[in-house]
Amino acid sequence: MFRVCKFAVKTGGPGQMSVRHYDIPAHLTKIADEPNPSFFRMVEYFYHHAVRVVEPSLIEYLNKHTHMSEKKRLQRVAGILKVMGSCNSCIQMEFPLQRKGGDYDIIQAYRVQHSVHRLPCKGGIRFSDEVNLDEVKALASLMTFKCACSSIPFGGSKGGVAINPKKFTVAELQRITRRYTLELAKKNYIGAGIDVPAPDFNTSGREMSWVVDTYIKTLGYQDLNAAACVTGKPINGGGIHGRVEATGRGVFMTINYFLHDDYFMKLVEMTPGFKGKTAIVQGFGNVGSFAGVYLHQAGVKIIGVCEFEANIANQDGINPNDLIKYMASNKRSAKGFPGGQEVGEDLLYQKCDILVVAAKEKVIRADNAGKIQAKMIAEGANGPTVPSAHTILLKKNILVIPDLLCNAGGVTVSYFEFLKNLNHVSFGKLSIKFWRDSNTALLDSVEKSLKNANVEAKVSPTKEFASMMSGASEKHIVGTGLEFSMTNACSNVAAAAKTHNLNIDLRTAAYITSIEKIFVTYDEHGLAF
Ligand SMILES: NC(=O)C1=CN([C@@H]2O[C@H](COP(=O)(O)OP(=O)(O)OC[C@H]3O[C@@H](n4cnc5c(N)ncnc54)[C@H](O)[C@@H]3O)[C@@H](O)[C@H]2O)C=CC1
Ligand SMILES: O=C(O)CCC(=O)C(=O)O
Repeated sequence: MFRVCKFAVKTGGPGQMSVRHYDIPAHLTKIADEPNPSFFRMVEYFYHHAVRVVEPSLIEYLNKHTHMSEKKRLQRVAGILKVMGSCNSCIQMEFPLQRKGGDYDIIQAYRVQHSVHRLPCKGGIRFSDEVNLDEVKALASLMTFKCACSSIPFGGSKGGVAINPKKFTVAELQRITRRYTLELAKKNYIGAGIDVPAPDFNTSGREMSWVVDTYIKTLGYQDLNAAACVTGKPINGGGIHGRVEATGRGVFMTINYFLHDDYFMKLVEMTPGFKGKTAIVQGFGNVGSFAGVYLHQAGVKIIGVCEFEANIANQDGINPNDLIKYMASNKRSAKGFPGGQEVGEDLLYQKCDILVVAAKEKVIRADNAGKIQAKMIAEGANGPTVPSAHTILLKKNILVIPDLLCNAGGVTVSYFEFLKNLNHVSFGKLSIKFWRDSNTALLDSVEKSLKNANVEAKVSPTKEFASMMSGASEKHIVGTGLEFSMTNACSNVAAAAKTHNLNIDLRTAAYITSIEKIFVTYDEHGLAF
């Protein structure tokens, strides 16, 4: 759809020729070197950095509007890029919570809708005492670019509640979640066609159950599609098989893709394939633990896990399944895990092939990026690398699979759950009997045909065919759908990196693929009334 414009775009009136260069907005120019930039400014910076590369081809794309003057076309490109980079709306709320002991706390919470070019908006809810408006805006904008990068037809949003859940009882957490949902509903910030939350840092199916229940019992009680107001729900409450592991599984799929891509492996001087590879995982929660499980299954040795309360190392390999069980029985702490030795924070900088960062934002900065010895970094977390560190990692020739591509598995399977809720039936359910009967009839038919040709044989299905005779199960459809989507997104990003001569800069390439798609939507739909 987009051709790469190899030449600087010439502008100006007849006879005047001036060369255009896209300027990164003035308020962002220092972000490239800031040791600890604002998270939202960071995402803005990466966006504008990619716009610098892709703007000429966007201008050329609009040449199809032959009815417009060149000036109007340039204004339209600039307008779309401004809208795409800005946050549509935010709500900030404060509400009281009566604590177990009788005292009152005021809880601060947020929801940000970054882009409404497609509806509903989509993005998780985070519980953390570090939550603030800047963080939620950054996470919402990442959702916009993430959904577009994987061709998931949602706008981008995110929510956050500024609490440390470890300091609240389960009953208190339930009251906070329900009140937060009620505030979202009152302000029209939740609903199947409006904005659909999901789990994120420190939230899971449990909180999503409280969200859907509160919504259905209040504003959504007459809405047939009310269950689609949130995803990441437990199966019994309308969830889908595979959402819990989806983000970590998607992280694994992106590693799998690039580890088998000869072009990129050659650039970073790695031998293709999983054989003999080692990995270190930072953050062993939902995303990191499942990424670890799939890497382990593929034969990668997990030689380190960096966690909040303990860093665990084992050169012979940590079994991620054992660590998951251990942490579940040890108040989510890795401390005391018998399958490895507790070591210092320097574990993050030890030699390994793959570093999975799956904890939180801004963990790779200019002051520590130089120490990283991994050859490949998979950004399971949102925003783990600040711009100054991004440049250092490129110079060190480390292949970084950027967040908006790497951790898109979660929202992809959330999309499948959303569709399941709108369909009011699970995938494959209606056709199970038909496929079983029809495949049984096929086997009978082959057996009868052989008999008619005087060949006595019992035709029975192979083990593989037997497992597929009833058609695809929901689990199968989710797994293959996720793989198709992640592989497609990786191949689009890889192609953009090559087309725009970006070498190993997959982050800029990923933003470019997103910008191009969102640009077309704005161009087709219009951007202002
Ligand atoms: N849950 C999901 O589906 C998705 C999550 N993400 C992102 O992945 C990251 C992790 O999210 P989840 O796994 O859902 O959260 P989680 O709450 O399940 O796990 C986070 C883990 O990181 C650990 N951790 C926190 N700070 C740490 C630090 N400084 N060093 C080492 N470990 C630390 C925690 O102890 C916890 O075990 C976040 O950035 C989130 O936004 C991205 C896409 C989807
Ligand atoms: O599953 C979803 O809808 C969103 C997950 C999320 O918050 C994220 O990808 O950062």
